[in-house]
Formats: sequence, structure tokens, C-alpha cells
Amino acid sequence: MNPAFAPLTIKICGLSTPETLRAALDAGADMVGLVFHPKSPRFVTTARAAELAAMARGRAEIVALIVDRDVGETRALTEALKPDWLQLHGQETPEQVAAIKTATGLRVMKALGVGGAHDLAAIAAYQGIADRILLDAKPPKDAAYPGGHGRPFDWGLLAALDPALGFMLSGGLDPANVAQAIAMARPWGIDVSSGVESAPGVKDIGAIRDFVAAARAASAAATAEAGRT
Ligand SMILES: O=C(O)c1ccccc1N[C@@H]1O[C@H](COP(=O)(O)O)[C@@H](O)[C@H]1O
Repeated sequence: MNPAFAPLTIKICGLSTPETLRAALDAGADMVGLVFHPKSPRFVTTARAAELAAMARGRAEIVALIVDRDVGETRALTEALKPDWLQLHGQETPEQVAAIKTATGLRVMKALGVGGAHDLAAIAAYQGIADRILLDAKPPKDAAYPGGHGRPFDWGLLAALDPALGFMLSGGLDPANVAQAIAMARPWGIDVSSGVESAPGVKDIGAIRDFVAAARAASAAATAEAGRT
């Protein structure tokens, strides 16, 4: 499908309680993300994740977010949780992405940090291997974990990309800026964590609803605009 007319995929990441997960599902999120990186304020144990996944299954796609895990550990996690997707948010090489995909049989989203136009060159090495590329802001220097810092990057850089790429966009999105991000970047999907929180790791149900509503409205406007041009 022409990406300009594809429905926007909305992912709410870092959910860790039944109440906030339910809010994301009721708001109409397409994907829900569970963070398995121990240093993250959104970290969930496998037991808590299984409880949340049982609520989400059949209503939204379940994304397990991991950082530089080896193939054996990843396989054990996916056998226990049975997610729909893996989000690889570390320094995984194309070869490691391919090995994880083969070992788990799951769809894989590979996150790449963007700080300048030169960073977009890294995309090519993952095309045909990762099922989706996620373009995120780079973390602050010396950050304890590599994503989820609420920092946007220059979405104007993405105008240079082939529209057929169909990438996921994240980094500092929130209910107030998501419409502008969609209008500028025309992503296949969007991913948010900090922008729907009242403090790191504490999701805000009102902000989740506002974010999904703002994103759906902006996506409808972008689709109508593409139909006129
Ligand atoms: O959310 C986390 O804690 C996290 C930890 C380690 C790697 C990635 C993480 N989150 C991802 O980071 C981006 C941006 O999030 P934000 O909206 O700027 O807070 C997003 O893709 C999250 O899935």
C-alpha cells in the first residue's frame, strides 16, 4: 500500500500496570511495548509482562523491547512471553538482528539513533533483515539506558528518505507535537513513552488518550492532503 494512505500504526511503549495498559488498548493503540531492559524505569519482570500480555493479546500487537541481549536469552524470553514483535534498541549488528529473527521466528523492529543526516546511512544495512526500522533520537551522553529520554530530533532530516521505507518514528513525541511530527516526517508508525508520562516510568492515562486522539486526527489530515496532491 502507498505509505501515504496506509493507516498510522500507534505504539505506546513502557507500559507496566494493568490500568495504563487498559487505557492504551481502549484508546486504540495498535502496539503496546514492554521494556525488558533492567536499567529502564519502565522495566517489567517476565511475570508482570505475561500478565500484561494476556490482557493485550488479540487487541494490540505485543512488542518486547530488549537491548543487546544474546540469542539464547532472547529465545527464552520470547518462548515465555510469545510477543508479536521484538524491538532491538541497542547496538545490534545486522548479523545479530538476522540471528535473533531466525532463532525466534518473530518480526523484528531495529531502532537506530538519529542525530544528523549522516546517521540515516545506517538504515541500508538493516533493510531486508529487520521488518521495520525505528528512527529514534540519540540518548544523552552517559545515559544509563539507550532510549526513552523524551528527546526529539530534527524531523526535517527524514524528508530525504524514500517514502517506500515505511519507518516508525520515536523520540520526544507527545500529545502537543505529534501532529507536527506526522505532517513533517510522514511515518508509517509512531512510538511514544516519556511524552505520555507524569514522571519517568509513570504513565498518565489522560495523556495516552490525548496522544492517540491527536495522532489519529493528524494522520487523517495527512491522508486527505495526500489525496488532494
Ligand atoms: O522506554 C525505555 O525505558 C527504553 C529503554 C531502553 C531503550 C528504549 C526505550 N524506549 C524507547 O525509546 C524511544 C523513545 O522514547 P520517548 O518517547 O522519547 O521516551 C521509544 O522507541 C521507546 O520505545
